[in-house]
Amino acid sequence: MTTTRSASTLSKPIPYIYDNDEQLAGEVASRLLSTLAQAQDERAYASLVLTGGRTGTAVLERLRTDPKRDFVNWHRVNFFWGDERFVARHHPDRNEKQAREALLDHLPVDPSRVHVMAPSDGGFGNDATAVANAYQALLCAYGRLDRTPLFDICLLGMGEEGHVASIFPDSPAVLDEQREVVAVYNCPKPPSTRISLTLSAITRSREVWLMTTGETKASAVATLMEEGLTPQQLPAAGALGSRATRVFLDAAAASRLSSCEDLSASAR
Ligand SMILES: O=C1O[C@H](COP(=O)(O)O)[C@@H](O)[C@H](O)[C@H]1O
Repeated sequence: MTTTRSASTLSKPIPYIYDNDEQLAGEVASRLLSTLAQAQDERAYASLVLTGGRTGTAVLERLRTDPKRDFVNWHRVNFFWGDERFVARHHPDRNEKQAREALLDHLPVDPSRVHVMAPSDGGFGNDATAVANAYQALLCAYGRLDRTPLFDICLLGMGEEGHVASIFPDSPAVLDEQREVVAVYNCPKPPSTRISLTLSAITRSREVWLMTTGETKASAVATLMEEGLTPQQLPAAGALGSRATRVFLDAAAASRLSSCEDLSASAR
């Protein structure tokens, strides 16, 4: 359908460093509300890609209780997922379940604008490739003839080895420039089958927000920000937005950045 945008037309990652994960969650939630409200001012509807994982879910929880939450018309937000663990609908690992419990169940969203990747006990049964194909078709229809950017904001977490969504280093998915959505098999992190946006789809975002916390992520963060690896080596390196790429870190995740102290000013 499309190919990954050249890195030269995309925005370089800007780090934002917070004292701890709680501060990060509060600040990112607040910025998210402002950015969604601004998108609705400009285009009536906003589109947001949700992520699973600890940090992403903490941000969604903070968003729910932020006093600015009513600045956003939730009925006019299109929700998508960056990836999904291919498990049954009510399985606790499911990213959809976590996002619903943290946020969506508490907001006046339009259910027809909540675009989930089907579970393993859904309409496509245990066929992850069919689920990926259906989500690809959904994005294609939503994108109306290759509209770019497709998403206002794409939220992402990051794994210790630099995976984003369910795109793992040196996997077939990281090389896929033709599809927007893929089934990912034999993942190194359980569950082993997942559905994921590709880097081609992620780069169709105005803004990519990568959020990660904790000492275990510090090495991948330093590699991302300072070593210039390819997306094949470190998928997070290919997760760039057209207008901005923001990397939200707590002090522990930022602790191996060589210029950590100077950079913390960018969070103020
Ligand atoms: O499995 C996944 O992990 C990543 C990172 O999660 P975290 O708990 O380490 O923050 C997440 O971004 C992804 O959506 C999820 O499927």
